[in-house]
Amino acid sequence: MSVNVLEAQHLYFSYPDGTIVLRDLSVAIERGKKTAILGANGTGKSTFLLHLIGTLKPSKGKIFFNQQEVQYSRTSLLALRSKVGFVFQDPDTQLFSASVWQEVSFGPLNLGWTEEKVKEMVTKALRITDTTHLKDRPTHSLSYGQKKLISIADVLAMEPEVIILDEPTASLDPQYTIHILNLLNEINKRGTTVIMATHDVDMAYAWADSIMIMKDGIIIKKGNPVEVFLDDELLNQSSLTKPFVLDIFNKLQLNGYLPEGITIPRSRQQLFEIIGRYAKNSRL
Ligand SMILES: Nc1ncnc2c1ncn2[C@@H]1O[C@H](COP(=O)(O)OP(=O)(O)OP(=O)(O)O)[C@@H](O)[C@H]1O
Repeated sequence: MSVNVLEAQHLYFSYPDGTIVLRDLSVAIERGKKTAILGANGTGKSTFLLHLIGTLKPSKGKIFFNQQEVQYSRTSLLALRSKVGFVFQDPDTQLFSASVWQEVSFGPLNLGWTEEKVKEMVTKALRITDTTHLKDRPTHSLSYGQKKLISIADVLAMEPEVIILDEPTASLDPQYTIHILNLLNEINKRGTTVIMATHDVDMAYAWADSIMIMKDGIIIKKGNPVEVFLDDELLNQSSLTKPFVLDIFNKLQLNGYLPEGITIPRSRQQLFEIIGRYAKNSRL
């Protein structure tokens, strides 16, 4: 099986009002990885992600899922969306059923699964997202963070190969952010490819295996987080800042407090351990 689960080839897209968004965008997304897409407001991240689930159809160009070109008939799209789940930025765009249980059952029921299988998958999705206690609640009564978790449960209940999230941690408090990121890591460990658009450079740097930078409707860079975020010119032209951990590490190295050639930290904890190690040595 190919390493790429999704691929976009030469995508062009304009909205009906004439706004040109995608301009010859080509990129491949690797299976089993955690990919973060970053870029300035309005650069086309959401528009691109909506192409990956066939909600938007390119004016020109092709999308491939598991090497098969995406088709736009009702049945093909239903099949695609059972394999590639999408979590909208605003949960109110996604949730429409009266109760949480009904909401999470909707996707699996739509796929024609037996009542028994639907029950099993909904139970599992609520357990994984830690929301079983909310199953009888009306969706409209949930807090924003709870709605976000139910939006993820919605998608998980169909056991997708890929889960795409548009700014999953925007407007969440730090606890909920950690909860959602742990959940996404757990889902990824079970073999699901996770793709997200985000503005949070610190989170993306620590979380992702692969970073894609989008500018003016194309992906201008794809690479591992260290490689991407060490490129100051790229960050400048994409209106992005350097992640805190990498910035401090860089400055400590430039000022001679840390030697060259040591492993670059990805988290605050790793940075703390490096500083601790060299601070201790310098006292000797
Ligand atoms: N339905 C629409 N009709 C017309 N223009 C649209 C529509 N949706 C988005 N756009 C425009 O397309 C461009 C790209 O928007 P998009 O939401 O894809 O960017 P984004 O990178 O996700 O932005 P943000 O980070 O602010 O969410 C913007 O200029 C936006 O105004």
